Amino acid sequence: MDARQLKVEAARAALAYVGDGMRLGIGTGTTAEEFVRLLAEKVATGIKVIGVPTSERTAALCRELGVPLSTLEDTPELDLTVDGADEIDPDLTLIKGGGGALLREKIVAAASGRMIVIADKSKLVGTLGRFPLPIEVNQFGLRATEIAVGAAAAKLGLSGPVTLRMTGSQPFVTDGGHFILDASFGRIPDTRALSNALFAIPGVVEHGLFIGLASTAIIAGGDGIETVHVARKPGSSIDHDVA
Ligand SMILES: O=C[C@H](O)[C@H](O)[C@H](O)COP(=O)(O)O
Repeated sequence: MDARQLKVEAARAALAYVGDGMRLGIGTGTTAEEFVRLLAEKVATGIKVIGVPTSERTAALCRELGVPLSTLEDTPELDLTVDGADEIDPDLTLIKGGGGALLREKIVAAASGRMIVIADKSKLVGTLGRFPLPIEVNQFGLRATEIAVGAAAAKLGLSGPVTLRMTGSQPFVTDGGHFILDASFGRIPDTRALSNALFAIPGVVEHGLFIGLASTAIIAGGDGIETVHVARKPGSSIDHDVA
C-alpha cells in the first residue's frame, strides 16, 4: 500500500465515527483532504452534517466537493474534529502545523467534544521532536520573538535552529496573517513545560504542540488499522486495539 492509500484507509476508518446531524471540525493537510473526499461521498448519499473548516484550503475543497460549511461563530460547539498530524506520541500529544494551519486547528479542536487524529504509521514517535515544531508568531517584533523562543528553549535544555518559514522568497503567511517559526529542538521530553514557556512570550500567537486534545488516533500501516484511545481524565489509562 502506498503512502496515499494509507491516508485514505485512516480517513475511511474515521468516517465510521461520523453520525447524522453531527457538527464537524474538518482538519487541514493531505490526510484530512482524504477525509473530506470520503465525507463528501457520504454527504452525497444523504447524511446531514455541517463542517467547520480549519483553513481556507480545506474550506475551498469542501465547497468544491459539496460538504456543507458553517463558521465557528455560527456553530461554536462541535461534536467531533477529524484532523491529521505531523507527529503523534503514545499519549496522543501531537505536533501539528506542518501545513501552517495550527492556530485554527487548535481553536476548532478545543471547541469539539472529541478530536480524532488520522495518520499513517510514519507519524508515530516515542517522543515528539523529530519534526520541527511550528510556532505561529506575530509579524511585529519577529526578530525579538525569535530570540525569546531560543532563550526560553535553552532554559529547558533545548536548542537548535529556529527558522522563519518561507514560500519562495517571501515569508509564509498563515490564514490569520501571522508568520511561522519552525523550531528544530530535537526531542521534547516535557511538552507541557515548553508549551508554557512559549506562551509566556508575547509575540507567540500559538504553537503546534496539541496537548490533551486528541482522544483517539487512527493509524494506518501495511498491517492494518490501529486505533488508540486515550481517556481524557486525570490518571486515566491508554487502550490500544488493533483491527
Ligand atoms: O497545518 C497543518 C496540519 O497540522 C496538518 O494536519 C499536518 O501538517 C499533517 O499534514 P499531512 O496530513 O499532510 O501530513
